[in-house]
Amino acid sequence: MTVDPRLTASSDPGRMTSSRLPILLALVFSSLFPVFSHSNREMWFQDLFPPNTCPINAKTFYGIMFDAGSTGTRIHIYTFVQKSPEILPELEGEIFESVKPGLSAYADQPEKGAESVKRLLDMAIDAVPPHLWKKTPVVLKATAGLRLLSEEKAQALLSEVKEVFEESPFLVPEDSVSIMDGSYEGILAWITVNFLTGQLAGHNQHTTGTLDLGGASTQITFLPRFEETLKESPRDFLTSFEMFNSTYKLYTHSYLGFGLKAARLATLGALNTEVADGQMFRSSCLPKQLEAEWHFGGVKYRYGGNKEGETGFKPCYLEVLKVVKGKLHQPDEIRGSSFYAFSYYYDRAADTNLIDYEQGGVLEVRDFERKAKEVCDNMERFSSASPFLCMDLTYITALLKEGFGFRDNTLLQLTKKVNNIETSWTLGATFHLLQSLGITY
Ligand SMILES: Nc1ncnc2c1ncn2[C@@H]1O[C@H](COP(=O)(O)OP(=O)(O)O)[C@@H](O)[C@H]1O
Ligand SMILES: [Ca+2]
Repeated sequence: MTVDPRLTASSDPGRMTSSRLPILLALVFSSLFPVFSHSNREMWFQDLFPPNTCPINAKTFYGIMFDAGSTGTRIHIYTFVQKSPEILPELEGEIFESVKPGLSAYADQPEKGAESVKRLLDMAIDAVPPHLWKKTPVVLKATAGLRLLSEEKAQALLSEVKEVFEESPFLVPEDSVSIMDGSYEGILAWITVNFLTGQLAGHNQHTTGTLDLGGASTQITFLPRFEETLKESPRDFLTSFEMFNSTYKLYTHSYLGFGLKAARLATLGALNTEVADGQMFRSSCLPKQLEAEWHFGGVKYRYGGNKEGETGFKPCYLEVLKVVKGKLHQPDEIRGSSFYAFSYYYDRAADTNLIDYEQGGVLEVRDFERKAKEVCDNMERFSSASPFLCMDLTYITALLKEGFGFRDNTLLQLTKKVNNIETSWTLGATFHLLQSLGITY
């Protein structure tokens, strides 16, 4: 796999999951980590254990990945188990925790931002046995929140985090704290999902495309089946990497400023503008009488409903349309395919009972539109929910239909976990991290 070494990690607080995916992961590892190939096995092995001291009992290894997202920081502590030297390792489980807000909210207090990372890292101190601390790599990858900050503020945050890492007992690789390139966010999430669903293990692959809707950016990634898609796509939307002795040419793009929260600001006309003191941003997507304040990316915004004017789905859709229409590339072949969708696609579908919060579910694009109409045309009925619910659902509808060009009946598989592992780019990033360090557990 030729993935850039800039990839990093994620975090979120509070629960432990555990699952075994031995066959699949054995395959995954064998192709991700060429050191496992037969001819290299001896070398790999000697690095870890001196001759004649190979363990008879199972060995456990860890990888720590932080996801510094725009709305929160999350830690994923992955556990890998190797039962015997001859058998490839298994992904045993994941410990996952998160804190809010994200690092970008500490743009002017980088030390406080780093403190939030430290609190999560302390969990890893409890989770990883002391004798393995030094062999356990810790990495943080920041996404769109930091991409939107000035270089100076982003760097100040990253260097404070690096200090926290250096003071920890874990293995701190070079470039362990960085801003991840958006295209890797898409690729790594695609790797995670298609690994976990077993689609990369055999030759009859039916890989699934992935849609991630973050706070500040959104990604679309799929494996094109048609020559036209390769020909018609902008060159920087296509990335090659090798896996399972195959070269995958993926279509992937990260749209900065098109995450759900950035889209709220864009709809309000407040994205990338100097906000004057006391300035009020109004929208037909908000409850008429609403007037409130909102903090995002370290900036305070005042927003409210159209007191005198129109509200409801129709005017709201027109407002939102201005944000997406003509701004995204529309590959023809995705119109009829089904996609895995997560992050805010999942959260908003669960908030409005389109899917079960724990189980997820399958939806059609038109289900989001139906729900958007229901919420926007009856805002008083949904007044206990977020005031942005109408705007969010309308944006998701417009993004899918007018942005990416999906059909009304395109199927979306909304999933938080597969086999009890979070469907996050962090697992793909951890595979890459272990590979790049030559830690081939
Ligand atoms: N590990 C995770 N598992 C499930 N949902 C996640 C995870 N990480 C982020 N999310 C979801 O991502 C969305 C927020 O995106 P975020 O990552 O903060 O922004 P961005 O990707 O734009 O930096 C929310 O819907 C949140 O629930
Ligand atoms: Ca994210």
